[in-house]
Amino acid sequence: MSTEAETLKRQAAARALEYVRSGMKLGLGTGSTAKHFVELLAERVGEGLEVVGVPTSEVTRAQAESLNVPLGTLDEHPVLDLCIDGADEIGPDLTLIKGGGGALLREKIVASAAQQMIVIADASKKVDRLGTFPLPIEVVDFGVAAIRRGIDRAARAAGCEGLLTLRRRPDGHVFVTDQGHLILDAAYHSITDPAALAARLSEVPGVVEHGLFINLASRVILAGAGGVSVIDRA
Ligand SMILES: O=C(CO)[C@H](O)[C@H](O)COP(=O)(O)O
Repeated sequence: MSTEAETLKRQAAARALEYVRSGMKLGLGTGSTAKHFVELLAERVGEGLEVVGVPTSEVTRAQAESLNVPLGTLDEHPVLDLCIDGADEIGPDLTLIKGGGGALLREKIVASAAQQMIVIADASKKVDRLGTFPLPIEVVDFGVAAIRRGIDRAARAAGCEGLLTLRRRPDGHVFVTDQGHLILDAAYHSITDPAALAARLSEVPGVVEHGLFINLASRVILAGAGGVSVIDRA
């Protein structure tokens, strides 16, 4: 990723900090943009801001711990004030594709527990239609061939078709999520009805969660060449 893109992500993260108040319980997202947010949040904590973070992945937990951001669990804080996270694609109505970093399950649980979810991203993430980014689908490690067939059937019923690729780590080993599951990345290219696809996928036995986030993000902060813009869900 270019330095320019990193600068944009940091700008979006910095703007999100303006919505953080002392005393808040915060969901902390996962990914390179969320990483900038946690760094900036840690600076503010060092200056006296009092927050409790609930991380959406072990990677974010390790980062936040190393920067002395106070952390808690969702069991201790089942209602969060705000969740700040990145996204892989941001479509109309602020419907998202998430899970490029493999944390979609915890990200969705944490976002659902928050009174507000703010998405931070560089402007390239905004799309007119979701699906260019392969949709991550988290599945259990049992009967994956059968689960694939179930996903294919469900997707076809929602007007989508595409190759499912088992996610691997850069070293070639199968990618295993923090919850011990696998991820199938679905190359649907064009998702015309995200709500229909989400509903169908949720019915497939063995599918734990999918990366379509619908009605969760209430605000998106986008940083682009022309500056930072804030988009609220209608
Ligand atoms: O969903 C995610 C992780 O599971 C990330 O939010 C998403 O992949 C965006 O990451 P980045 O900020 O690195 O582009």
